[in-house]
Amino acid sequence: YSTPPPHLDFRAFVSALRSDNDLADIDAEVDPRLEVAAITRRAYELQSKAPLFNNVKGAHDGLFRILGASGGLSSDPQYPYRRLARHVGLPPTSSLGDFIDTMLSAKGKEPIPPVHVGTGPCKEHKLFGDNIDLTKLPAPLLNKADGGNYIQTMGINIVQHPTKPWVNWSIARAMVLDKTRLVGLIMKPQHIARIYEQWEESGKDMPFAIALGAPPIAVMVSSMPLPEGVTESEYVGALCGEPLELVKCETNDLYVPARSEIVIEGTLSITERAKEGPFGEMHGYSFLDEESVQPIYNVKAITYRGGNAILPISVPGRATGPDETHTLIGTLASAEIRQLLQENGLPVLNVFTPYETQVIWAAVQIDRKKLWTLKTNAEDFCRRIGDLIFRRKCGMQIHRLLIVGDDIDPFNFKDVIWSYASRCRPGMDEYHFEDVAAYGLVPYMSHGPGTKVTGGKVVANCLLPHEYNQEQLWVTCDFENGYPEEIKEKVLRRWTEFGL
Ligand SMILES: Cc1cc2c3c(c1C)C(C)(C)C[C@H]1C[C@@H](c4ccccc4)[C@]4(C(=O)NC(=O)N=C4N2C[C@H](O)[C@H](O)[C@H](O)COP(=O)(O)O)N31
Ligand SMILES: [K+]
Ligand SMILES: [Mn+2]
Repeated sequence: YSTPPPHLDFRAFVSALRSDNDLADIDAEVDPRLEVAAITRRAYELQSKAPLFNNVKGAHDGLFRILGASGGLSSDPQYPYRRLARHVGLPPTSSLGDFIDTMLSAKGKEPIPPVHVGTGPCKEHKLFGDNIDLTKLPAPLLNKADGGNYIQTMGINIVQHPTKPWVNWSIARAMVLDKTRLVGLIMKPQHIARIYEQWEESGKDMPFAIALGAPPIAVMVSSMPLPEGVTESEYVGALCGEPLELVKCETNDLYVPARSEIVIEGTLSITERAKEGPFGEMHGYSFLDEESVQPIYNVKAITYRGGNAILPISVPGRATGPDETHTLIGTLASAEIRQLLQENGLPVLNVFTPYETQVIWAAVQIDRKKLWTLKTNAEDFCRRIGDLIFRRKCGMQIHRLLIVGDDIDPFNFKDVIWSYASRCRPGMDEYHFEDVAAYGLVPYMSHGPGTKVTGGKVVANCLLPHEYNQEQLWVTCDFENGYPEEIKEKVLRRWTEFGL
């Protein structure tokens, strides 16, 4: 059969990175205990090629190779987003704006349900019963403070609502507990937690599947906070214009992408729990006193692709070079926030969570001419935006919104911080929200001075009062805006002649 495109087949995605010269094949033996993760973390921070560890110490019977930084910024300084573009079939020259536009392009389109096929690459090898020993797999230790080996950081957690036709795909971390069990974070208001609660009420353990090395576009949609009740695989179909091919699990009625590298399936217990974490998380901290007790995943089968299956991993941390918890979670929450604001008639051009703010802030770019027609003011406008975003799940992990004008590029942090620093008056231009759900993993919430699960949110108005009803009363003093076109053209034409 012909090889599918990179966004539909993880192995083709890896080959595409290799042909993009954006992959490093590491054939030397590397230790999954910290060494793999340290190399991956440094690869994010230096924006180097994605490391493919072809010779992981302790790998056996085709389990497994490891790919780090699948969603990191690419090593090509001119096109840093080409690795993200490869996930969704966009040209390598695409911008973050193109990526967000693409992820929203299926909104309003008819969902395209997946098709069920008899078998696929993920069925080439199967382990059951005593052949399952998770402690014998080279599951990586990602940070010296981690409480376990996190085998699940880039797979798709597949769960189905017990009574409604809703199959949710998301990414939720899980670490190896013992021979046949994992333990992982199940955190409200995430959909996996909402659906888990329904199983608790039904009194039955929740069937699960974790599809690792799944089609890259499916990983993207799994990381996207689509509305409650939306079956992610149908949104993937609408994005691609064709149904995704799924195969049935061996031990339950869930379906997984046929082309996945590794599938772990079983039931998530509604009674058994265990200590989970600490885990080096997306804000760059691993709190040593993290007392997370989470549900236990009982593993009933592992199936995997031949040719040495590849386990993708994410090593979250400081976004000095962003990792997938910034490039996926931040960017895809930005997409849903933009969608929500535009659907509610707000004059929003784009939204983005700057990596320099560890994707805890989001810049909301306003079309100022349209803003004038609302005949509004900073307080009403900012409160309206805060009420919309901070009371919805897609805004859960954002604690500061910056309302900026269309002269500001939300994807350029220097623009964003210039407008925040110079136009947002302390004590008058920030509107606080203490009665909204907080993102509990943000350090000033989990280990801060105040409440832990509510509040700590703010909307910062970065527009001067007159921008709400007229043209800006200033000339911006930079090369782009401070000089007439003919001067700029002359300067650019003679730049090399000046030897500058
Ligand atoms: C891309 C990505 C997303 C992640 C995560 C990770 C990576 C790489 C790792 C590395 C494992 C770190 C933790 C970080 C951790 C986390 C927890 C809460 C909020 C944000 C992150 C969590 C997680 O462990 N639990 C959780 O519930 N959601 C996570 N998301 C966000 C969700 O995938 C995202 O929110 C989706 O939209 C969910 O789908 P849904 O809308 O519910 O259908 N992980
Ligand atoms: K999702
Ligand atoms: Mn969902």
